[in-house]
Amino acid sequence: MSSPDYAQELRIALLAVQRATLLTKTVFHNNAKGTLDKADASPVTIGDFGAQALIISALQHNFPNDEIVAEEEAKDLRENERVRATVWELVKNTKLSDAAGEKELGGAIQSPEAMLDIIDKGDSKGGRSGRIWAIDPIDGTKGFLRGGQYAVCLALMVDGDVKVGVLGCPNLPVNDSEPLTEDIGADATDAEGKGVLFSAILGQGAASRPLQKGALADPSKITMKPITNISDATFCESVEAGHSSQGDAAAIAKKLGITKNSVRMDSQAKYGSIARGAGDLYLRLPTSKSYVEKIWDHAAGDLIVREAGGQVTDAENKRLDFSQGRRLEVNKGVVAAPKDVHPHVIEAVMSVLGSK
Ligand SMILES: Nc1ncnc2c1ncn2[C@@H]1O[C@H](COP(=O)(O)OS(=O)(=O)O)[C@@H](OP(=O)(O)O)[C@H]1O
Ligand SMILES: [Mg+2]
Ligand SMILES: [Mg+2]
Ligand SMILES: [Mg+2]
Repeated sequence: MSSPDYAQELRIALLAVQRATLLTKTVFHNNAKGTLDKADASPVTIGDFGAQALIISALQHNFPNDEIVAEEEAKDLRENERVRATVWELVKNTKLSDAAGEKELGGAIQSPEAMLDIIDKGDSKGGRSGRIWAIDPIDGTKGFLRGGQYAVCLALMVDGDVKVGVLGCPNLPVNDSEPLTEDIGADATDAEGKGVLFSAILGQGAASRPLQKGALADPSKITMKPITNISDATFCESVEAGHSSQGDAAAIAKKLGITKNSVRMDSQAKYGSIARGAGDLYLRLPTSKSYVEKIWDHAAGDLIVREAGGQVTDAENKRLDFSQGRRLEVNKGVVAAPKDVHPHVIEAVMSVLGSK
């Protein structure tokens, strides 16, 4: 099934992300997060596995012919009965409170074995042709573990171009005009309500709405904040120093005359925050290690920021190219800013990185 205006794709993506965030919230508010170390030494939790299972199940029900690129695989769950059982409990018990919405997503997964097979359906190689969904079931798993920001991320690419993007950010304020903070605040989060869903369709603008337990809330249009003086800008960057060169970001900020401290937050919550004008710039500068970014870490955020009036490129001013497979093979870093100031920011980025 498909629609030329992507309205149905957006609706299913919003409901699927909303349902998956309910599962992640349950885990976030539990002490035991069932953390395992992956082969690359990064963490994965029962929340990541469970959210991926629920999202893929919803996509398969609605768009059975589409391909899926998802971050996680079921291998570790197949080998660990205890963790598998915990994920299954979560998946089995997570439902939208709205019966019609739950039905639209295809309802419950039938068995633990079916759940493992569903998780492994996210193994597409990606690429430049056809309809491919990109899923990051929990982006910012380290933030999720330390009680910070995280995001449930879903995007649809068609022939390598992102058409639909959704970000569920359970620990960001619902209010688009609330100022950015690094701490999520004692009352910013709960196991059910709160949090925000960002979304965009290519050519149709970007929106936010409160995350709910059941039916979708009404959307509000979001736009980036106009910047009259770049030195007043607030920039967002990663928490993990290994993910982005914070020394380079500081030098670039200095060059732009920015004196405010950066706001460090995990996950694509950074893209959502600048898209609604709570921050202005997102700098993710290549580190010395030869890390290649993954498409699921950027696809939804890239579209949401561009549809809110921004420009997103890499550090060499190239648009992010999602047609290269599971990774952004031809890009280095990310520079996101309102469209009119982006050239100015890139100039500073190139001057600082070029002089190294
Ligand atoms: N070395 C290195 N360099 C750059 N990026 C890396 C690196 N290692 C991991 N990752 C990816 O970073 C994703 C989280 O990005 P964040 O911006 O949230 O980072 S941070 O936690 O705020 O520092 C994180 O996404 P999740 O695994 O979904 O959490 C990783 O895909
Ligand atoms: Mg990620
Ligand atoms: Mg992840
Ligand atoms: Mg990860």
